[in-house]
Amino acid sequence: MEPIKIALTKGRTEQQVLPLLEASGIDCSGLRNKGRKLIFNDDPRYEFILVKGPDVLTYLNNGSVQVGIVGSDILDEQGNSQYAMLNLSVGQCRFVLASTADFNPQQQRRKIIATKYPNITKRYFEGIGEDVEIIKIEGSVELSPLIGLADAIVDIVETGNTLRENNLRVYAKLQPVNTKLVVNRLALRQYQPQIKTLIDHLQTADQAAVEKKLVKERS
Ligand SMILES: Nc1ncnc2c1ncn2[C@@H]1O[C@H](COP(=O)(O)OP(=O)(O)OP(=O)(O)O)[C@@H](O)[C@H]1O
Ligand SMILES: O=P(O)(O)OC[C@H]1O[C@H](OP(=O)(O)OP(=O)(O)O)[C@H](O)[C@@H]1O
Repeated sequence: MEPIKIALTKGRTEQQVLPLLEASGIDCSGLRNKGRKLIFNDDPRYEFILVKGPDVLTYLNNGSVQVGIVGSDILDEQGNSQYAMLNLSVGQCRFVLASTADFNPQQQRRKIIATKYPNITKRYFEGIGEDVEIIKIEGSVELSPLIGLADAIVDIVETGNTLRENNLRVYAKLQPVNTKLVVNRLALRQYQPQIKTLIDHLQTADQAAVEKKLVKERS
């Protein structure tokens, strides 16, 4: 039988999902010691490809892969949340509106907002009936209000360390983020039993990891 192709987001998502894949009984030995390789088929049931987050949906929508593992930040930004089949407990963080201590959310002048996520930012400000100028940047977003590029930022916060260390504060909390498993609709029909098995095993592994963490926190 053909292996199910899974596009896994490189970086943080890959690091956090790897233990769950292993706990699901999937051989991830290649992914553990990957070097510069991008395709892994140590487990004959699955073929993993490592891609950038936004590209997960490109491969998935095109049918090149059947399954994707990606952050909800990217699904929300690309407007593709309808494909999500499983919520994982990893990759949890939140979008916030943040700026310097002297930022005035009621300022009269049209605000300039810097972000890696222009669509999420646009939707947020449209939702509160405010017209803003959005500047798309690719990283180190926290710099922009400090250097005078923007009045405020919309970005992801996890521990809050980056905001704290750059003397920024949160002015509004937007939607939460977590890692999701997404499936190509056509593939769902063609590979239903295999995809269901994958989802069941991952869900069980994720629940066990959550419980283990809770027990550790309580002790
Ligand atoms: N603290 C965090 N900051 C950003 N993303 C996080 C955080 N915690 C979990 N995530 C999740 O991990 C993904 C980001 O992973 P990563 O930081 O490796 O990539 P990136 O910063 O988007 O890409 P790159 O650094 O390669 O430009 C996000 O899509 C999000 O779902
Ligand atoms: O609340 P924290 O735990 O500090 O995490 C949040 C930071 O992590 C992300 O940046 P990333 O490390 O992906 O770097 P980037 O600036 O290159 O996007 C995000 O954009 C914040 O800057």
